Amino acid sequence: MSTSPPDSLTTNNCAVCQTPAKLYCSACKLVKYCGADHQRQHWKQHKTECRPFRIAKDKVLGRYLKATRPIKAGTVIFAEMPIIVGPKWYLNEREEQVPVMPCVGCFTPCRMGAHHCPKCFWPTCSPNCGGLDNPNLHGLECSILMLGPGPASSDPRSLIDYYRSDALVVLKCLLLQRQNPKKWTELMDMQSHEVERIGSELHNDAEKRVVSYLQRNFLQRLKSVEQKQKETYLQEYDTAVLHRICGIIETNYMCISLPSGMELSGVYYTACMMEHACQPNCYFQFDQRKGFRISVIAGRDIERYEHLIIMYSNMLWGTQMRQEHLAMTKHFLCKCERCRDPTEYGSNFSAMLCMGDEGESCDGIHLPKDPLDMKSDWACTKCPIMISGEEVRYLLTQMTEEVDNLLSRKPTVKQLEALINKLSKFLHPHHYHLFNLKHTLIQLYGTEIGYSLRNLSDSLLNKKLELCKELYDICQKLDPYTIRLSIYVGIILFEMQTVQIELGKRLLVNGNKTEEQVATALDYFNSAREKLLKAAKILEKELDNVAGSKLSDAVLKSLTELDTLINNNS
Ligand SMILES: C[S@@+](CC[C@H](N)C(=O)[O-])C[C@H]1O[C@@H](n2cnc3c(N)ncnc32)[C@H](O)[C@@H]1O
Repeated sequence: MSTSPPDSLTTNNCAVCQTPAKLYCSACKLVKYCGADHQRQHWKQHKTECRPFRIAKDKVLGRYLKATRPIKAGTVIFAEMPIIVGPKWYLNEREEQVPVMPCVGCFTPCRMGAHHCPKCFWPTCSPNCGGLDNPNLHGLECSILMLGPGPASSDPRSLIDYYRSDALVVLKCLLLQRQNPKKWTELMDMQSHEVERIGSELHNDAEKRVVSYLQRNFLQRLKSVEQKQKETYLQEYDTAVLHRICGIIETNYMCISLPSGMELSGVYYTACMMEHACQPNCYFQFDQRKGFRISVIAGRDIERYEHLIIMYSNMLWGTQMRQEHLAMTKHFLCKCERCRDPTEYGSNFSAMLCMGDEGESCDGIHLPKDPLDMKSDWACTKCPIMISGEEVRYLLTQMTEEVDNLLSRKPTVKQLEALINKLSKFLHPHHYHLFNLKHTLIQLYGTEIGYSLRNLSDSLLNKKLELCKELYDICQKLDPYTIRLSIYVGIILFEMQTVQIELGKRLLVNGNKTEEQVATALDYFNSAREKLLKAAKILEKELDNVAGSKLSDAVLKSLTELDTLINNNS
């Protein structure tokens, strides 16, 4: 127990006898006691609530979580149930075009028009889906959806236009005021940035996509029913509250990837208080079987007083892209160590090559003079040449389009090599565009027809190995504890070991192999084994999603095959 005053305590009274108390639980600093006796007496109850962090507040960050004691890597810091879980908040272009959505009862992917809820006719996996009457699932919104006019026709476009699964998550939030007032109060207490959003692109998009859609199809009809029956079903459902909910979701939602490939959006009261930095110290997992309970886990050892940090953006974007994304969706300027460092922890992830003066190259690289200023000039590290922020932005926009275009349509080895060669004239070899392209290329060397491992020349095999090492080093710089890049690093390690096994096998094909050749082959195999063990460990935290569990299966299968190979040659 401690007597120094913590920053925030919920009450000043002893948790047992309610008399004024000065001592508090030194672990969580959230509960006070009049003395040691009452603390001991309270421990049986308090130990389940005693968390190694507290909620703190700051002018810039707003609320955030701060460790109250050291936390070991791998510790589950806390777990909590969601305020709401619903369909994905942002559908991508492809998802906008296909008549498939998560079943309103259980979130299994289902085709619109195949099966429907017998009451509201919204798409389900089957008319008997167990989630239809569950008040935490479809039971929440079914009676409101019943008021809707239904799709204009049964053609796919009309179905897609009417069954807006992304708007459903807002309706679910709205209905909490009736179904679960405690959760509604928690939701309304969350950061919404509603004022900053007014007039923004996201606000206009939410108006079209969600607010006017819900008003037009369901909420105006609800008003008529309420007026007719002289009864209030919902207290608040005007445009302002709908926009506020959109802001709360936008600012706080977490992406939940299901093994089926479906993505959902979840909002959690405490977990969503965690602040952002571009090198986080925590990660989280969701348990679908337990109602999408979230567990927040320490990704590395965390010291007392350190903030608990997650990452809201993409670790494999350059600083400008991350900054733009955070400013637009979360309304803040990230000033973390990575964002302030023009080299991004020495990775040169955004660096451009200096083109020199009149074609005369100086071997220098261009980095932003002030990475926190989007308009900053980019200076060369070796010569006095500068490029304006506008020029860099123009070049990168063109390149982003080209890279995204290629990667979205299953590129071939030849296409990837060609684009890498082209962009390498302008970008540092570790630039995020080249990282992305090379990461795809290492997976095709060894699998594409004509590029099977056995057919790769020694030089291509070694090129693949060098690329893997280069990408691994970049990941180590950006994410030294592999908190966010587990799948990327898992793939790199997996691809590396395929090369090492192949190199080892090539030494063994010769009928008259020497002892030295066998020993070298075994060195390759053992090194490959280390990579697989490392990958298996890293992927343990990704088993709740499709990509992670598939990759983990492949790693474990290779490990078994490799052990046989090693045994046969030892
Ligand atoms: C998911 S909420 C976090 C909880 C929020 N601070 C609150 O008080 O409810 C995200 C918001 O927190 C603030 N925030 C989070 N990380 C930040 C950071 N590194 N710098 C500045 N603001 C940050 C921003 O306002 C952001 O939109």
